Amino acid sequence: MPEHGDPILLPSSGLSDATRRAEALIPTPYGEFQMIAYAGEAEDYTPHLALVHPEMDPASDVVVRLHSECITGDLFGSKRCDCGEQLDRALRMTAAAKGVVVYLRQEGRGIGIINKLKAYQLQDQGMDTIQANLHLGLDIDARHYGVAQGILTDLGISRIQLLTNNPEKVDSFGDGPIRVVRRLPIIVSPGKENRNYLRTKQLDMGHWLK
Ligand SMILES: Nc1nc2c(ncn2[C@@H]2O[C@H](COP(=O)(O)OP(=O)(O)OP(=O)(O)O)[C@@H](O)[C@H]2O)c(=O)[nH]1
Ligand SMILES: [Zn+2]
Repeated sequence: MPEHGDPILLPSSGLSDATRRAEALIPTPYGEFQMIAYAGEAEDYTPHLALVHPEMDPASDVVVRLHSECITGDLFGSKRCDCGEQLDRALRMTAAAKGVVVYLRQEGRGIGIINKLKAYQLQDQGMDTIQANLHLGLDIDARHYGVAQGILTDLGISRIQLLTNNPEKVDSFGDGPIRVVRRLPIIVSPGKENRNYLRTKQLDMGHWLK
């Protein structure tokens, strides 16, 4: 089990002074996870969260999910996207494999919930998820994953099996301290509400989806 460490430096994250701020054991329907909150000293409301299986072995090829916040899908079960189902599957898989879910506070691919709701409104008028962000003058994807690498390093992890369909998440590890030894797909079957969203991810964002 990781121990409460000294302040750590997290590279290129927007949270350069993020530290372990608090942690506790959380019993969930999937099993127990140690929840560790990482944030800068002045940040109390949106810490990144690591959910670590109590028997996670940092010397193994740890099964890891980097999950970006989606309050609509993760919390309220919105069917506009695949996030809620992916989180459910990720928690199930990491519970079984003694792995880690890193819950990154990058709502709406980093544009925040207010902008995401505005983007949804534009999507209801016919735009796709990319066009809507651009129409609002925002990045298609404003996420950075340096903070996730810092968190995994803090947990003593150096080799991971990454649960994702997103090539950018794999590429973000580059030549850094964490090696992605395997990619594990995490594919949700499309429904009528998220079909277009998934098609844009596949065709325009290069996600590995069938
Ligand atoms: N801007 C915007 N963000 C969205 C939309 N739908 C979902 N999101 C956000 O997209 C992000 C999805 O994150 P993840 O599930 O971690 O990652 P991913 O890029 O889909 O890649 P995977 O690892 O393959 O799941 C979340 O932050 C959602 O809030 C949308 O229509 N517009
Ligand atoms: Zn979502």
